[in-house]
This record gives sequence, C-alpha cells and structure tokens, in this order.
Amino acid sequence: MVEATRQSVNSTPKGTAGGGVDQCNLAAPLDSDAVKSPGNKIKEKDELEESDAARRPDQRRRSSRIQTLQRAEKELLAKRKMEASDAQEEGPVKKRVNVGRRVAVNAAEDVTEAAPKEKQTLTESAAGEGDNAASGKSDYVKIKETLCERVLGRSLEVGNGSTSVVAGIPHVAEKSDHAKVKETLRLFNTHYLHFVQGEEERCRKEDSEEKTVTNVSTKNASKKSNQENAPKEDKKKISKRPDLKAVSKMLETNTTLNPKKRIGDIPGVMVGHQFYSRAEMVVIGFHSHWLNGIDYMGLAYQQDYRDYKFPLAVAIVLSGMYEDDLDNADEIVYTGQGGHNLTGDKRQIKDQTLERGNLALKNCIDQDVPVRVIRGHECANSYTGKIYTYDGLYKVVKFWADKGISGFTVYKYRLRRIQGQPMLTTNQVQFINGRVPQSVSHLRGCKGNCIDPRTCACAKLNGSDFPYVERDGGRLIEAKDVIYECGPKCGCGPECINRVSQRGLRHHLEVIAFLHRSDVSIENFRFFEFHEKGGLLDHGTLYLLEHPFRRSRGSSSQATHQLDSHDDQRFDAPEFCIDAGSSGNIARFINHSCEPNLFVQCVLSSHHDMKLARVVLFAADNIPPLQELTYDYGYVLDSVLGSDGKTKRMPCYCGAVDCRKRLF
Ligand SMILES: C[S@@+](CC[C@H](N)C(=O)[O-])C[C@H]1O[C@@H](n2cnc3c(N)ncnc32)[C@H](O)[C@@H]1O
Repeated sequence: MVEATRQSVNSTPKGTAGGGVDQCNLAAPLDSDAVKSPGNKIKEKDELEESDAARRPDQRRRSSRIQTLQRAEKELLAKRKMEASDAQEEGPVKKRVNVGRRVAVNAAEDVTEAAPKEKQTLTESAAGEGDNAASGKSDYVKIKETLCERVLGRSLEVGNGSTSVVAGIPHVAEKSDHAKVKETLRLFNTHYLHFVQGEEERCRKEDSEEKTVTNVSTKNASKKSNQENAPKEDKKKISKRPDLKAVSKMLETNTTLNPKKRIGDIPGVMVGHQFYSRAEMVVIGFHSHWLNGIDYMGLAYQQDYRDYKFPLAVAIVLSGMYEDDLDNADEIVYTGQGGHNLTGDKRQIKDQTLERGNLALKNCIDQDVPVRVIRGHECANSYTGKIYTYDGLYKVVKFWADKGISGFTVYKYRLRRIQGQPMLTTNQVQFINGRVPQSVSHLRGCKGNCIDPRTCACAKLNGSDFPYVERDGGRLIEAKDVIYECGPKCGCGPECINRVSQRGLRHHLEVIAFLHRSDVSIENFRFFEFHEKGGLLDHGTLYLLEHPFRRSRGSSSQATHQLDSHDDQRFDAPEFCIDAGSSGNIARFINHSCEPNLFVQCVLSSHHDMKLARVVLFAADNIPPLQELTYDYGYVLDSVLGSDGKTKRMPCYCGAVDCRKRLF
C-alpha cells in the first residue's frame, strides 16, 4: 500500500511513445520514392512544417514545439556523448561493473561480448559487490520468474535487484543498450506525435475552409467548382506520413541508433521485442527500410568486412505481403523481393531478378551469415494496425528459383531458426482485440468538440495547444507540469479531444497477486484474474487515481516546483498524499520502479484547484501485453518519518539495474 506519509511523484518521461494510424490523408498510398538505399536518409521535405510557419500567424506555438523537440534531441545527443566519453575514459571499470553484476545474477548463462579473461575478473569482482551479488535471487525475484513462466509459458530470467521481467526486457548486461533503444523510441514517438498534431491541425483547418467554401459554392455552384477542387488536391499531395517525417527528422539530427548496419543481434533488442511500426525499426537500425522486406548491407560495407561478399542480408520482415511465403515458425520459406503488386492485391505481376535483397539473401547461404527475422501481425490496438515481433536469428539454408502461384519467377529461401535462442513468442502471445467497454460519458451519446485550440479556453491554458492528438482515441503528446482539460462547465461534449483522461480505462488490466511468505511454496501463490489478459497498452493509455493529491513541500521534482509556483495555496493548505489503504481503484496495485514504464501527469478538469489535481498515469513507452506496469513513486530519500520521529527506510525490489535500492 502507498504509505500515508509524505510522497512525491516524478513526472519525468524523456519522451512519449506510440504512433498512429492515418486519419486524414495520411493513409495515402505508400510513397515508394521515399525508400532509399540502405543507410540513406528518407529524403522527404518537411513541407508541412515549412508551409505552416510561412502561412500561420501563430508561429510561436510551433516554434515552442520545435524547441521542445530540439531540447529532447540535445539531451539525447549530450547523453550519448557523455556515455561515449565515459566508456573511453572509464571503459574497463564500467564494463567490469556491468558484466560482473550480470554474472553474479546468473552465472550459468553467458552471452556477453566481453573477452573471456575479462569475464573471469568480473566474476571475481562481482562476488564482493554487495547484497545483491552475494545473496542470490530473492524470493520476490523467484516468484516473479515462475509467475512469468506460467503466464508466458516460457522461462524468463529475472535479476535479483537488477532487471525486470517479461518479453522484450533485456538481461542485465544489455540494460544500457536497452535504455538507449527505449530513449530513441521515445524520441521517435515524440516527433511522430508532433507531426500528427501538425497534420490534425491542418485537417481541421481544411475542414473549416471547406465548410466556408461550400457555403460560398452553394451560391455560385457551377462557377467555382473547378477552382475549389484544384487546391484541395494540391494540399493532399503535400501531406506526408508523420512516421516517415519523424524518421527523416531523426536522420537529420543524427539521433537514430546504429546508423551502420550490423550482422546478428542488435544490442538492446531481445528476442520477443515488439515494434509498433516499421519506422520504429528504422530509427534503431534494426531493419532500415520502412517498406522493403529485406534489409541488406550493400557494397559500401566491403571496406569494413573485407572477407565477405556483398550484398549481405541482415534482416527480413514477414508480413504476409507475398502469396508464396510459407511460415512454419522455426522454418520459413521466404519469397524474394520485387515483382508484386505493392499497392493493389499484392499478387506477383512480373518475374523477380537475382539482385539487391534477393542476391543478399543468397550470399548469406554461401557465407553462413545469420539474418534477423521479424514477423508482422495484424493488431487493431497498435497505432499502425500491426505489431512487429523480433523472432530471433535464422540461417538461410537453401535458395531456388520457382514459378510462383501467379506463374512468374520468384526466388525462394528456406530459413531455419538458430537453436539455443529464447522460445518464439509469436505463438504464445495472442493479441486480444476485445471490445473496449464504453465509458459512462460515451454512453450518454453527447456530441460536440473543441476544434480550435486558439478559441478553446482550456486549450489556451495549455499554451494554446491541445495536449493530445486525436488519433487512437487521444494520446498525450508529451508530459506537462499540469494539463488543463475541458470539464463539465465547458460547452463541449465528452468526445472533445481535450478530455482524454475522462474517458476511463480503455485496456484490460490484470492484477496478479501472490503471497510472499517464507512458509508458502512458490506453487501455492495465488493468481487472481480481474480482467481478460492480453490487452495491449500503447502510449496514451491511462489509469486514474481518483484520490485528491497534494505534493509534499520541498520535493525536488519539476512538477512540484511548477505547481507550487503556480499559486499561493501552497503555504496555508494542508498537504495531501494518496492513501489507497482503505479504498482505491486498480491503480493501487501498481508498484514502484526505478525504471518505470508509466509516468505521472497532473490533470485539472472540473476545477482549477492545484491541491486537488487528478493524478493520471500515462504509458511512457509502448507496453506489450503481460508486462508489469510501474511508475516512480518519487519519494525523496529520508523524507519519511516514523511515529517515533525517526527516519523510516524501505528497500526497493523493483529490479532495475540502476535501482536506488530504497523506496524511501
Ligand atoms: C500502491 S501499493 C502497490 C501494490 C502492492 N504491491 C500490493 O500488493 O498491494 C504500494 C506498496 O507496495 C510495495 N511496493 C511497491 N513497489 C515496491 C518496490 N519497488 N519495492 C518494494 N516494495 C514495493 C510497498 O509496500 C508499497 O508501500
């Protein structure tokens, strides 16, 4: 339970996650011109941004958004720089700590890249490294592992005070790589959401212009109809997919990961990792094409790998685009690329040739080079309608030319999964796209929207911007000190974009309870199912703590500072804290983590009393099913006093690598 003591809450997401399905003319046919050769940028003009800036009087808002992004980029670059120089200066020491911890956690398993000699030293150093290293796995960790094994049907390693649990979460040594992947994806999603926001604004503007034009055109129908159509089509042309714009932005600013392609696994991405779009894979260098199935290293890589013959394939995506594909999980017959109707019925319409990706896959056979295999699945809850799961490394064992179903020559490749990798998750995690229960406000069936953030009084309080984008039912673009939503006193209805947190829980959650007593064997732990499992959480999902909330004075967090400086109530008002001891909603079961996947956001809607802001938890990342939800309780260390006036301490068992080891 949350202690009825002083507690502060961090609101420090580095960015936001998720993306979206095209709503306006973003669903336009894929622009294959934008696909460039490996490693090249997607050359796409940021037309929206430029034309907006030139056209609109309110450049300030846009420039503040751009500044936010620039700040995020700067932070990321600075962080990377620091990490690079740290690694240079303190390389051996750092490595020692990381790998040592890892070895201490699970000495039997060894997949690190460290040299054998170094590993030995590290194992020794780990032995004296502290409580975690010395004591082996705690009951808490063991139970969690067993629990996950039961839920997922496969074995998962959980570090004792060093790593988190389920699919896609890395082992200890890969933690920092994992963090980089996470950061990069968050930055991508922040860019993405900003572009979506820009596009939604443009669509709204077009809609209102269209209405005006329609009114005029009823008067002068025949005379003006031709002129009206022409500019509309032009405008459609300049609309580009926000995910591709986000990729371009990150390429321009050098904030993508792994710009040089790599053979084999990519650090920080474990088997079972789920991507929510092809663009996400592009920005972390996992698969560098947002459209093509085969990602390969071209001749330019010859300099770095003199012993190899290029092109060489590094990754493939199976997404049911080819009628001749066959997928038996551990063995795949993959059709080469080219010759099919990309935008239509996907059937072969001409012969394939043995070049580029096709040749690259053939070269993998000759040189025994493994290929990363990613499977795409339909998933209504993903912002792209698809989920891409990394299913591990496969060897290309055979290739042949064949006549495909449609009578054209196709190249076929037999791929076999390399043994010794974690089990395939694809078959085990089923996405349940159950009907989302309607919220009470939905059932009322009211209509009415705030459309223009410049005229909506509440949006004005947010800096004349809606904090959410509309797609996928509303997603928060980025964390703010406080969000002003429209409320019952406003004239808009429940569908208003500025009421996202009032729409209720949209995803199925499951509370897993287990007894943590020494006299209870692991087999006896209890398992309560509150909801169907398998609900997918993507960014913007929220969980409400209905309790009034007041930050403790003196907390160091940014949100507190802002709240306190906002009004003068802080000096005389009593301090509030959340106490879910006697009542609460499902959020009372959410544990603290030093590496959380949710973040706290204060929201005001029905009133503007800062003391009683609602505390809303938003997903900071795309969260796959069956992953534990956590947020940072934000306690200031040594701020909790017992009834005897003495400082109270509580150990933290979150398992994050950089765990602070204490809740308070
Ligand atoms: C809001 S409750 C979370 C749900 C709680 N685990 C339960 O089963 O009811 C907060 C309490 O859970 C425990 N807790 C949560 N996160 C923890 C962590 N990382 N390490 C240790 N205890 C934690 C602490 O006892 C804390 O006071």
